[in-house]
Amino acid sequence: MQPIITIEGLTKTYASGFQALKGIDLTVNRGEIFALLGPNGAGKTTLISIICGIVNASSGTVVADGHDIVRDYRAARGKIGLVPQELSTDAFESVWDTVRFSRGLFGKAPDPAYLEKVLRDLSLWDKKDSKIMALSGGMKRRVLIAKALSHEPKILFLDEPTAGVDVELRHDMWQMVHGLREDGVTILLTTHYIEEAEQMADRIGVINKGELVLVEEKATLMRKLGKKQLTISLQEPLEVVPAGLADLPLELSGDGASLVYTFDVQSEETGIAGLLRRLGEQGVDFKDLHTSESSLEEIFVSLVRAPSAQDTAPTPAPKPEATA
Ligand SMILES: Nc1ncnc2c1ncn2[C@@H]1O[C@H](COP(=O)(O)OP(=O)(O)OP(=O)(O)O)[C@@H](O)[C@H]1O
Repeated sequence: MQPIITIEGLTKTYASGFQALKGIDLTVNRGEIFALLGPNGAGKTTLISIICGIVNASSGTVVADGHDIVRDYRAARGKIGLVPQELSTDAFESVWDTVRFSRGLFGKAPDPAYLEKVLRDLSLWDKKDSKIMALSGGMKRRVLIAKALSHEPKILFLDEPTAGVDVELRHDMWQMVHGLREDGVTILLTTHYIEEAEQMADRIGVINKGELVLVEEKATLMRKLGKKQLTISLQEPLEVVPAGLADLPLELSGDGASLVYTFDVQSEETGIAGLLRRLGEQGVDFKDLHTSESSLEEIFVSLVRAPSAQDTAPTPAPKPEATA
C-alpha cells in the first residue's frame, strides 16, 4: 500500500500552553477511507487544521501526496479538499459562484462541466443560482462539500461530516464518500460517532487527549468485536484452571468464582458443547451460564477512559453519543 499522508512526531501546544497533540505518527494510504474517532476535544480538528495549513504545528512533519505541508505549502494544499464543520462565508453568493470561486483560488483553470458534475452528484444542481443564505442547513453542508471538491483534490478531509444532519443527508454523505473513493480520492474523516466509523471506514484510528491510542483495519476491529464471552458461575470456587482444561481459552475470575470462556461468534463451532462436556468430565459443577459481547463502543469507551500518564485527576470521558 502506498502512503498518501505521512505524519511524523506531530505535536501542537497552543499559546495558552495547552498541549492538543502529543506526538502523532500516522500513515494514511492512497485510496482508503480513514476515520479518526475520538471524543470532544481529543485533537481531531487540530490535526486536520495542521495538515491543511490553518494551524501551525509545534513540531513534527506532514507530507501530503509527496509535498511537505510547510516547505511546499501551496502544492500540498492544492491536493487537499477540506469540508469544515461550519460554513462561515459567502452568504450572499450563489452556489455556482461560490464553487467556481473556490476552484479559482487553487489556480485551476475553469471547468464548468466538472463543477456541474459535482453539483449534480450532491443534488445541488437545481440550487445553483440560489443564494447560500437561502439554503437549508443540509443544503449548506452540501455546498461545503462541493467547495471542497471544486479543485479536484486527491485527499478529502471531512470534519464531523454528519454531526447534526438528518438521516437522508447522512445516507447521501456515506454514498458520496464511497463514490469518491471509487474515483481514487483518499478520505480522512473525523467523527465521534462509532456508527459512522463503522459504516464508512476502511481503517479506524482512535484519538484521545492528543494521542493516537489505536489504529486498526475496521475488519480486524470487527473481528475482535465478534468475540463473545461465556461466563460460567461455579458451584465451588477454584484456585486455578484445572490442568485437564488448560488447552481451552479459559480464564478464572479474580475471586475464583467463575470461569470465562472466549469464543468467536463468526466461527461455525463455538465449542460450547465440548466445553460443557469437559467441565462435566473434570467434575466442575456450575450453577449459571451467561454470554456477553464486547462492542466497538465498549472498546472505545475503555480506551478513552484509560487515564493518560499526565493526568493527575482523570475524569471519565463522556460516552460518544452524549457528546453530539
Ligand atoms: N486556539 C486554541 N487555543 C487553545 N486551546 C485550543 C485552541 N483550539 C483548540 N484548543 C483545545 O485543544 C483541544 C483539542 O481541540 P480540537 O478542536 O482539536 O478537538 P476535537 O477532537 O476536534 O474536538 P471536537 O470533537 O469537539 O471538534 C481542546 O481541548 C481545545 O479546547
